[in-house]
Amino acid sequence: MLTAENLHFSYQNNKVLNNISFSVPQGEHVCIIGESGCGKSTLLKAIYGLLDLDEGKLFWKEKQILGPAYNLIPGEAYMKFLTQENSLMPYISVLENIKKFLSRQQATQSNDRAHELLAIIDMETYANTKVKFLSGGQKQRVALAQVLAKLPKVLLLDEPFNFIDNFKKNNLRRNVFRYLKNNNITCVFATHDSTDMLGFADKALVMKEGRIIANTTPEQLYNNPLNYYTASLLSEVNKIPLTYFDKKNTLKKHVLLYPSEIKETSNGFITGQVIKSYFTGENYLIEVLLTRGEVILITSQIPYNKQEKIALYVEESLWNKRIR
Ligand SMILES: Nc1ncnc2c1ncn2[C@@H]1O[C@H](COP(=O)(O)OP(=O)(O)OP(=O)(O)O)[C@@H](O)[C@H]1O
Repeated sequence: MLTAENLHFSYQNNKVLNNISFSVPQGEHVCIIGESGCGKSTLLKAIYGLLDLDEGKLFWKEKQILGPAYNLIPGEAYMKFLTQENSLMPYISVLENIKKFLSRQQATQSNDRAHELLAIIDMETYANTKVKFLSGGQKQRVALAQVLAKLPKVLLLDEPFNFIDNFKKNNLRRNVFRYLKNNNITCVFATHDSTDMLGFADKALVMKEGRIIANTTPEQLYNNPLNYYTASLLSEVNKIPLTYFDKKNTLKKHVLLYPSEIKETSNGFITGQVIKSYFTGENYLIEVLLTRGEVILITSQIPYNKQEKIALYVEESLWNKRIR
C-alpha cells in the first residue's frame, strides 16, 4: 500500500499541495487529473521523495518515503519515475539504452528481456537504431521501457503518452497497463487525456488548486461528476440552467449533461437553432443556440443545416441526478 497522509508543500509562498491524503493498494492504478498547474507533477515528485514536505508523511508499506533532506540520492530502488524529461543516451541504440536499465543478468537473459520490453512498446523494428534518430514519441516509448525494465514495485508516470500519436497510443496503453497488472505493479500517473484515466485507472484523484476534490472510480466520476470542473476534465459537457427542465424551480442551479445524453426529437421540451455541425468520424457534434441564449453541444447521427430549428429531450431520471 502506498499512503499519503496530509501532505502540504509550497514553492516559496505558493502553496501547491494542500492537505493531500490518499492510499493506493498494491497493484492498483491511480490517475491524477486536473487543470494545468493544479499540482499533479508536484505530487508525483513528492511521492518519489524529491521534495521536503512542509507537513505530512508518505509511506510505501511501513517504510516512510523521505525527501532530499534525509536522502542524499532521492528515489527508492523499488520505485521508478518517468518524468517529462527523459534520460536516454542519444548515441547508442534503442536496445542498448534498454539494456543499460536491466539488472545484471547473463547476456542471453538480458537480450530476451530487452526484446520483451521492445515488444511492449512496439519498437522491435528500431532495436538497432540510434536514439538520436528517433521522434519525440518514439523516445517517450523507449523511456517507458527503461522504467519498466527492473520491474519496480511502484511506478510514477507524468504524462506518459503525451507525445505519442493516437494510432500508437491506444495499443501502447493497453500493452503497458496489462503488463503492470500482470506484474502487480502499483502505478500513479498524471494525465491531461481523459481516455488514459477512463480506460486504465482503478481510481481517479481529481486535483484543483493543490487539493484533492474527488477520489473515486472513473465510472462514478463520469456518471456522477461533482461539479462542472470535474465533468469538463472528462469530456465536453453542457451546463444548462435548471429552469429549462423545471420551469417552476427558482434555484439558480444548472444541469450537467454530456452531448450524447441530449436527444433530438420533434416534441422535445428544449428548443434551439443550429449554429454548426462538426463531423467527428463516429457521428456529428452539433452546436446549438438555445432560446435563451446559451450555446450547447449535442451529438447526432446526422448533420443539421445552419439555423435549422431543433427540439431536444433529456430523460427526467438523468437530468434530475445532474443538478449542480
Ligand atoms: N520548481 C518550481 N519552482 C516554483 N514553482 C513551481 C516549480 N514547479 C512548479 N511550480 C508551480 O507549482 C504549481 C504546480 O505545478 P505542477 O507542475 O505541479 O502542475 P501540474 O498540475 O503538473 O501542471 P501541468 O498539467 O501543466 O503539467 C504551478 O503554479 C507551478 O508554477
